[in-house]
Amino acid sequence: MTPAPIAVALDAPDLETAARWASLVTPHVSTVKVGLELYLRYGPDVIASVRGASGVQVFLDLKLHDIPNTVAGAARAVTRLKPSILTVHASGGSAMIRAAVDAAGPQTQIAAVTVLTSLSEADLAAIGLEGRPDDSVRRLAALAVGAGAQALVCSPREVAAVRAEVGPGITLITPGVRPVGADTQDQARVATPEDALLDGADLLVIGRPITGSPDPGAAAATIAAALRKVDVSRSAGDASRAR
Ligand SMILES: O=c1ccn([C@@H]2O[C@H](COP(=O)(O)O)[C@@H](O)[C@H]2O)c(=O)[nH]1
Repeated sequence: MTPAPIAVALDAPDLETAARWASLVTPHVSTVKVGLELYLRYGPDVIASVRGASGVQVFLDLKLHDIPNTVAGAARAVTRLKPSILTVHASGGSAMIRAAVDAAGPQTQIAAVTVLTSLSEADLAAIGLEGRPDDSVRRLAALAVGAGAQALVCSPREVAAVRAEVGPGITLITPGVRPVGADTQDQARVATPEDALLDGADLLVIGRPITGSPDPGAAAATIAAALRKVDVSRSAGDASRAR
């Protein structure tokens, strides 16, 4: 069975737990995601540990954000680990995103994080970004794609608008995914896995709803099975879908 387009966020306190989660979920999902917690604690070795023998794709979510020369150096340093995806913050600007794209090897897609899914409209206003989150997300998405980003991170609430803005061919990645009834925790802009897929997401980032389960393998299998039932011909990219 083809693994579901899910990146499981391995936000674990230790390497053993992360490797165990990875081995439990990899039969069901395409990707595992290593973030700051694990990478800062264990460094590059963590990639081989979670990749294991399965050959699952590894998404390195470091959200680089610095001057272009520094981001280029960091991207060069980590792309030797061959992550399939590496994140930078879109708000770092065009030159920074371009520097990351140029420095990354051909096997690594640079994904630009538009607006963190933990931020609400009120949070955005407090940092000077007035208006609906969609407006900031679409503006940053267009800027990042113009600078060469091959992938974008946004919430599932904006994914249809982002697809309309950037067209096909750009990988859209959505954290902030919660099955019906699941606790939203610190996520502000959320939607269900089914809606994220229907609205045009290519890869769903899901962490605690899977890793917080007593059986992460079963939780991943349940979400993967639900996604297989989604009729993607009704997706946002399909003009025949009533919206
Ligand atoms: O805007 C963003 C960008 C990245 N993330 C990361 O995704 C996961 C989400 O984990 P959950 O447990 O499903 O909330 C986490 O690793 C974040 O660092 C994000 O949430 N939002």
